[in-house]
Amino acid sequence: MLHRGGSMGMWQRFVREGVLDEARIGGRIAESWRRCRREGVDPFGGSGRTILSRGELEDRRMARDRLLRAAAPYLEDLYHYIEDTKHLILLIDAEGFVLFRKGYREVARRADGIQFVEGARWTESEVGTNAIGTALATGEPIMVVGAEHYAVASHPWVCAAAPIRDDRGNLLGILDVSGPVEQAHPLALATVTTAAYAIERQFHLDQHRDRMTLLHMTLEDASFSLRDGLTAICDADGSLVWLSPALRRHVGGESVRTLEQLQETGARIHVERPVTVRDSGFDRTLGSIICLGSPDSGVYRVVQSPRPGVPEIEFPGQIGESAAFRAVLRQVERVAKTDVTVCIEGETGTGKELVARAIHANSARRGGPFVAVNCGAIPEELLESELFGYVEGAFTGARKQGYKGKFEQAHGGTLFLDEIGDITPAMQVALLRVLQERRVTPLGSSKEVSVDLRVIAATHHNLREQVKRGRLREDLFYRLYVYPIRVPPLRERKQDIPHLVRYFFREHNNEVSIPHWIMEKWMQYDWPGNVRELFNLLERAQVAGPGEWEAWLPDSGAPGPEGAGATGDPGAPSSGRLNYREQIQKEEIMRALQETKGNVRLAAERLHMPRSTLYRRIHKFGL
Ligand SMILES: Nc1ncnc2c1ncn2[C@@H]1O[C@H](COP(=O)(O)OP(=O)(O)OP(=O)(O)O)[C@@H](O)[C@H]1O
Repeated sequence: MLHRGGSMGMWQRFVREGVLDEARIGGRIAESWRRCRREGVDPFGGSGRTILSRGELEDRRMARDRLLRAAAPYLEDLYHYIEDTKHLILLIDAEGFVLFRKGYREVARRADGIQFVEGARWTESEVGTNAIGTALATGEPIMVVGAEHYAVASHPWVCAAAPIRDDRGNLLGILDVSGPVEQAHPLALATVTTAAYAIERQFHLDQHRDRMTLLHMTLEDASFSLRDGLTAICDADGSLVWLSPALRRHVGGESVRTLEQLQETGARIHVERPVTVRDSGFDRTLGSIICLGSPDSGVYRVVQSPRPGVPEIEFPGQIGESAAFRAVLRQVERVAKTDVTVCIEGETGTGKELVARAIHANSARRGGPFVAVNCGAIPEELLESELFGYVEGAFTGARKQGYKGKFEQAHGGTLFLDEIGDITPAMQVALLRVLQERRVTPLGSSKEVSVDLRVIAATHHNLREQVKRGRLREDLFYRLYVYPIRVPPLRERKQDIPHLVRYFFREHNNEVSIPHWIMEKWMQYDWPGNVRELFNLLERAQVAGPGEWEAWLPDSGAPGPEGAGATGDPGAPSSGRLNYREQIQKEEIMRALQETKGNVRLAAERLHMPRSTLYRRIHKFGL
């Protein structure tokens, strides 16, 4: 038991009168109290105020993946070591956000009470003097006991924290052990400092290994222009791993070890290409190839070497490097192991169907069918028979042998209900029944059929809003919204654009060197039609070919060279021979154009499709 800490009396005096007995309190604590007072921290508060949402926390963890991986075994060890001491172990990032918390359940409950939770920001300015915040502010290990904390919410606590740094001395985060003040132990600070040091060593080793992998992969796989040009390889932390001989000469033998130092020499960096490795299913950026000189001076073949080890997810598309999309795949990985209903939200063209397919392909139902239904594209009067099927003679015009509805077709597999936000009230009732009872009655039949399937729904609407507006039944919402996944729009993950472009050309067995200025334009553009719009543009631009760069620019408002056959609709029939789906598309477009008095921009918005697609379809249907 440790007897230390500012007495309540001293704290009260400081809070009321600003008077401090320097002889009775540690210098660091005294400085911290003054900082808190200057910053107007509420001494009578102290609960966590800034707390990240689940998604934000996931993104943050993903961005600090290397720290978490280096720390994981030590956190586990430390946990076993202190398991009986009624403490919590926490890992905090350099901005003060709690990334990880584990420990004694009763103490965790008390921590919850003051919002000392994963995702909370635990800095001095948020919650007053505390070991984490003060270690962040001073960069030194520290222990804070009882009333040494500046805010009352932490007075019942003791905490010891130590910083973790990278091999250049930059702060990566803080390791902390916290518990009830009665459990204070003099060795806590030594323990936490030793563990932080061990994590630091592990982090340095990983950093070194990644640099070596990066160097090896890049030099082995990049074209030789890399060696001849003004080029360098830099790791994800901005350290230069390799400089070409020409670049070495260019900087005049100055010792440049970081990207910033290189920039300080006056060199302008024109091209940055990420180098990624596949690591347990996710593309991880190890660093970039950077190139100085003319933007078009070199095109490098950048590799995506599969690392040994089987990826846990095989996603039927391009993963990219954004934390936002990887977070989606983490959710896919998690939910694929279960049979719960999934609701995928996202703008048109973001890849919702691909995500649904990935869930199916990674689930126990992968051997069964994946049946997709676009609820928005089937006319109301046909949706029921499409979904439920019918028996012979159910209605005039019914097929002779009857029709097995989508529910039955998906038996044993997954039913993907796209555009679920667009179904009619009558269909909502029918769907609710099936979801509850897992039985369907085909039209014209009196016999119920059991169906064993997983439902994945998708929508570009905000379903909660649809409920509020009375367009979606609340009971159906709760049936569908069991596990929501939001697929982010492309503008929120622009770093994926180069990867998607590469993917597109790989799929088309084509290799086009994109000039830097075109890539810049793509990065500046907002892509309202998301990945679909990007792929449509590439499809169109491929026809124009390299050199005709105007055709490679995003939607200029002009229809461009988009004819049937040159777009994503190979073999599209002329307007005279339309199939059922196309007939519906045509009618929807005509209606939207009539309602908007021929305004293509408004009609495209109403139809939730990129303007370029609408132009293409207008052309195709001869409207
Ligand atoms: N990550 C990705 N990798 C490869 N292709 C992708 C990716 N994301 C989307 N696409 C492509 O973009 C197009 C649109 O994707 P998809 O149909 O899955 O989107 P969606 O969100 O379901 O669209 P909508 O809401 O309009 O139905 C498809 O051609 C798909 O293959």
